[in-house]
Amino acid sequence: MIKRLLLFAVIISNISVSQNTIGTTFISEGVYDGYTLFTVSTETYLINNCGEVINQWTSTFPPGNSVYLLENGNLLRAGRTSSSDITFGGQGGVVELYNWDGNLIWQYFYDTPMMRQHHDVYPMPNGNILILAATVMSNSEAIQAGRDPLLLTETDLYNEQIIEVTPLGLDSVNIVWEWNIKDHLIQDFDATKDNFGNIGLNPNKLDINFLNGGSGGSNWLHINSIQYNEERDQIILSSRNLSEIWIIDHSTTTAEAASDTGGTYGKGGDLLYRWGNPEAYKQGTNADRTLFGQHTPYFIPSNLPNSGKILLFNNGIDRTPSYSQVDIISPPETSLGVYDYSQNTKYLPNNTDYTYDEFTTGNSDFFSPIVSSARQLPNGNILICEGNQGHFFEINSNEEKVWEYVNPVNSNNGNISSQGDPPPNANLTFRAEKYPTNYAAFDGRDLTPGDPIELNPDLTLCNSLSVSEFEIHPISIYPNPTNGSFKVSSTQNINKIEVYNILGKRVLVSSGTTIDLSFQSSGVYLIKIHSDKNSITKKVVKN
Ligand SMILES: O=[N+]([O-])c1ccc(OS(=O)(=O)O)cc1
Repeated sequence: MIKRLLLFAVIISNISVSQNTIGTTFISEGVYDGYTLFTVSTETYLINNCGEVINQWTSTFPPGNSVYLLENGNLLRAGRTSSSDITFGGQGGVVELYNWDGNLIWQYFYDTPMMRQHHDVYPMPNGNILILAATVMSNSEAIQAGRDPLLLTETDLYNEQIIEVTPLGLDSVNIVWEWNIKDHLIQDFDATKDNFGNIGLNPNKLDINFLNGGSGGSNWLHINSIQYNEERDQIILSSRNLSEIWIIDHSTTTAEAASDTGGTYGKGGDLLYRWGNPEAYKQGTNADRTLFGQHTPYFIPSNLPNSGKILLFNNGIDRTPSYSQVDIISPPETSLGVYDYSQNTKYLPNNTDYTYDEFTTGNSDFFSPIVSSARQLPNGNILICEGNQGHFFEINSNEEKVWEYVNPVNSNNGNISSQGDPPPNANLTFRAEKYPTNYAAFDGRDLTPGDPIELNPDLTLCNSLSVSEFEIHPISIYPNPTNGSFKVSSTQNINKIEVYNILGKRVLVSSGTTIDLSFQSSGVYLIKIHSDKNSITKKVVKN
């Protein structure tokens, strides 16, 4: 028995290649070859898969909240000013551009008592920048727009606004386009006020009295993301408080964006599509919700797997039990950007095309109530940022974790932990982005890795992985899960395959690459694959 346990321990130590507590805590063959970007405290880091710093930018502001590396090597980042106006989680106020060398080249404050950037910005293909902001409506304006006065519990109400700016000089802009949700409201509360109409028959407009169980505070919508899709010329927004995503037209003029006519899709700035909570437009109940405080919905770009579908991080707050998932959905389109909709119904689809969660596997650890992101990677992997815990991980198309990283920087005070220590007690990270090594921003740059972020780093296991497991790359196991047999293929010569059951007992050894498990019971098996030079352990599920 002891022998058996020892053998199992050896196998397990082969697959969990690192004892690290922070930084890169797991890495295996199949991790996407790219650089990960994230911002915490005043710093923005670009790291390789070993957690070594490739580049770093320093701002005077904490995140406010998103950050992007542009193709020209510049960094676009929102920062949080110390303003005491328009305050809620995700507040920002300043948008900055840094060059590759870390110099601040442009800084724009959208931060007055009446308006404040928050959460997201987005770099447009033409060099313009979309900025998400909350602007103040007085309670009397809100009542004139049809808000039930009993549903106003603070001194004002926030309109959500998107402006598109062309950066000018060092600190100014031309505002070239603008959209405001307050121009697209509906209400059935007071026929003497503006926007009176039938909510269920006007899903392109937002019911100003639907609070999704909220209390009527100023921050009733809490938009946390704006992502642009160039092919459709549309923007996807995410309302955390309503648990809805919305799509709007960006082809409009500012005047059309304030109306419900005009633009490529003929609806002005009205909602072209919405999904997540049909109760918001009286086409369902709370039981019909599919989203729970989601983040970062975006159209997967055309050159990637799942292109044209929407990927998002579905946080899973407001349901019992709480657990997060990553969803991919396909809004039905009659033509590109025109969403199929039948009057007096909810928007489709009913089901996701793909969902990753850990709840259905009996492990409900995967949960971030706030922030977070998921991004499709070119090789089929998905990079997930479980943001509340500063935990990033990459899954492959078999939903195996191929990389895990724990942000070692304290998001409250910027303190950096030492390798071996527990993760900082706060290491909240809004999003993680990953850029391919051939991304244009890296052309002609010095990409020599520096030290990892964490103090007292330990790269032993990452280094040993890069000379052992990567040598056998690429390796594939198909089908997995299997009903009986599966095939192992690799660019390297495979000379032996051993199969262990979950108790560490070797149940099979073969010199061939097709393995038959039909006489074995259902469950998880560990497959040790030997090449001339080394070996690698993989997991196979027998149904
Ligand atoms: O604490 N924050 O930094 C924070 C909190 C909430 C938040 O809003 S959310 O919609 O992204 O969860 C953003 C940032």
